[in-house]
Amino acid sequence: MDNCFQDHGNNNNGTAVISTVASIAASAMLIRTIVYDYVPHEIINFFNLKFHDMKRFFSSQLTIVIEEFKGVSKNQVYEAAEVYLGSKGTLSAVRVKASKSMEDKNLAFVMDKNQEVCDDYEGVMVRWKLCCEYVASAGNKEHPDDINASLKSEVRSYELTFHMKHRDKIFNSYLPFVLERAKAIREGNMALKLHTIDYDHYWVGEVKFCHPMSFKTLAIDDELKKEIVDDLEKFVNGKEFYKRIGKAWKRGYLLYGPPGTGKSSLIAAMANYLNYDIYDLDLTAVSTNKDLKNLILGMSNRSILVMEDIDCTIKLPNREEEKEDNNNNNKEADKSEDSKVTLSGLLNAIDGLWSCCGEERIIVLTTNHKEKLDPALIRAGRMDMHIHLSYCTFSAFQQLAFNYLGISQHKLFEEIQGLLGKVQVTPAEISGELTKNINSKEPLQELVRFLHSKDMVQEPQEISDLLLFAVIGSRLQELSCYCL
Ligand SMILES: Nc1ncnc2c1ncn2[C@@H]1O[C@H](COP(=O)(O)OP(=O)(O)OP(=O)(O)O)[C@@H](O)[C@H]1O
Ligand SMILES: [Mg+2]
Repeated sequence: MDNCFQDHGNNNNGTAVISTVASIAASAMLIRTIVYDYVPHEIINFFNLKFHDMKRFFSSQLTIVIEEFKGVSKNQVYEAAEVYLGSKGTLSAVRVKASKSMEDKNLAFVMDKNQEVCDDYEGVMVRWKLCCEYVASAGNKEHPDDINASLKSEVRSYELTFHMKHRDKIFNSYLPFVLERAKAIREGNMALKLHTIDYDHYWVGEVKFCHPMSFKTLAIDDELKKEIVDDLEKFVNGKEFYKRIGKAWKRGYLLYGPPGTGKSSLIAAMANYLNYDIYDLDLTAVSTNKDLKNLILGMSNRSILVMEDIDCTIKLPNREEEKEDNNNNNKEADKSEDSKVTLSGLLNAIDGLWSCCGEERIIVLTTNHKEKLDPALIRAGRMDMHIHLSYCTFSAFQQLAFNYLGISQHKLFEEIQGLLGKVQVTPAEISGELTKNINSKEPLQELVRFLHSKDMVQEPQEISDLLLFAVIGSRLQELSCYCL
């Protein structure tokens, strides 16, 4: 009985509390309506402002609001935050949106509305929130709550909240970092492009560059491969270093070696590794130094300028000849300076002052005949690394066997290793053979046969060389006898 009474008493108390809360809420609503209806807006705004000031006085947090639009154009900070947080959001937000266009290489993620993501920047914790508000569009003032009426009435902004004491760090360091990271993410996600020049000497095409060669599949000696990759890594991470030593942030590579040893393949692997666009410059299509200068100025950062077969694309008068020209007839020389691409023009293009207008640029020259090039063109500082790509070694062959046949070991490897020590064969030839015999039962046996046949062709050459030496030797002996 007692319990029964007690329960009854509890129920009564509960009901009383609920009705009190309800009446307080109703009164508050009533007061709010009266205030908003009868008190002038200026006075309400004044008190709102004072209230916010008080809140700020007692709060240790600071919030930056980054709106989607700045006037009619998109706010770049908002766009950068969207990209940057997309990559973070996949880790910590509960809802993210995924998208991919035809041009994108990877999926792109964007935080969904009203989601929060925390970020740790050098030990400083910040909180990002994507806020969405629906405001009545011009033609929809009467039904401000009807959110389906127009999608344009959605107003988005990011709120970035952090402790006040980190204010300077966030403004001066974190936000610029977000902008830069977003740029790198965007560039990394975009498909690479191959730029070529048209008849008017402008970069055109922007053809999608989708060469599948990578450092994984490139068949060159492991040590050389590692050296190249390390050099590229040092270069891309060297922004501060280049600034400190006062050098333009660019690097030149000279690739030389016989045809079919992988010079163009290495360029493709570099572009894919760095995510850089390629600017393929055919010097025969450029008529003047001025055009060359404009083309270089028209390149974007984070790109590779390629000049293939530099020794034969154009007959570059060397600097001595140029000087002679100048001495003979200064005026004529000045005119010719403007009317054709000269070696000095090219050297200026590579490291003259105006080539420093961009950053993070790589220049690659390729040639089959390094000895034909003017030393000024390939000196240290212009072509920082000279890479010799030569005939197929056994380790390069192993890579090709893995690429084409998916094997890392075989009973014929030993014989092939011996043959590769004797025969000059290019990776292109080996690739050709393996492609040809890919469906045969014994593709490596076919390759061994091919290498033997090459050995037979190359041996007579060596024999004829020996015979020549023997003939010269016996003639010399005859001559010495004659003299005596
Ligand atoms: N080192 C290599 N690794 C993998 N494949 C290679 C290599 N070298 C050549 N190949 C194969 O041979 C083909 C031709 O090679 P590539 O065009 O890179 O040679 P190259 O040195 O640029 O020749 P060229 O001097 O004639 O321009 C490539 O498409 C590739 O299939
Ligand atoms: Mg090539």
